[in-house]
Amino acid sequence: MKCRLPVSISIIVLIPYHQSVSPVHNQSTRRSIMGADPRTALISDSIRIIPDFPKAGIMFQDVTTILLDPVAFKHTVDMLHERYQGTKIDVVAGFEARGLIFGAPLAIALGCAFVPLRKPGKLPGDVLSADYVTEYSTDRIEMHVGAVRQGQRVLLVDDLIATGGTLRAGVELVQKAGGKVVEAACIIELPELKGREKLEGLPLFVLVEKEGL
Ligand SMILES: O=P(O)(O)OC[C@H]1O[C@H](OP(=O)(O)OP(=O)(O)O)[C@H](O)[C@@H]1O
Ligand SMILES: Nc1ncnc2[nH]cnc12
Repeated sequence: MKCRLPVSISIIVLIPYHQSVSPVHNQSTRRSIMGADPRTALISDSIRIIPDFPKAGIMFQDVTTILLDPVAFKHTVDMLHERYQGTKIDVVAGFEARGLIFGAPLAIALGCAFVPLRKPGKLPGDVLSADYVTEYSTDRIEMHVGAVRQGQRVLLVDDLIATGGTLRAGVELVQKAGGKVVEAACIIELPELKGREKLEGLPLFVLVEKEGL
């Protein structure tokens, strides 16, 4: 059964720049939008921010601290599952490295295939590839030939959208394979970097927005 997705909703959870830097977790300096799902507060608070990693000027959003809290990790996967259950998704495709962590349990919950999109030279079979530029690197992403088949409906999953270069390259890969990207889902959006614009109208679902610069 095909169901239409609701209009993409971003739940805005902002952390003031100077208060978001914490050696462990961000404490409750964020402002939640009225009516937002309370789980997003825990998820947002459990993201650690490391300034000047991997380069000076980058406020690195570290999702490994979500994984240290099983409740926050579960909320993250549950909220994505709730968004897509009832939608026809054949494949969840997750980006190396951090999109693999959230994409794989989501695919299990949805009962669909999981396809890893990997950095160059990591996949052993024949690959399709696409080049892209991120906030701090130039890279290539690869997918096994045959992993996505003609006409399949694909959900792209990553931890974060910054410039949108990575997700755009994922769309290119899926299209090369003859699949259709239904939506992209990320835990975090850095809206200042305007990554959404690079997606050219592809729906994007995010759980939290952060100030990234
Ligand atoms: O929207 P963009 O500007 O393309 O940036 C987003 C991408 O950057 C990060 O990955 P990174 O390239 O650091 O790879 P890693 O997860 O392997 O560290 C992040 O996990 C996204 O995949
Ligand atoms: N600020 C950031 N934090 C974590 N991952 C990123 N990928 C691109 N920009 C990033």
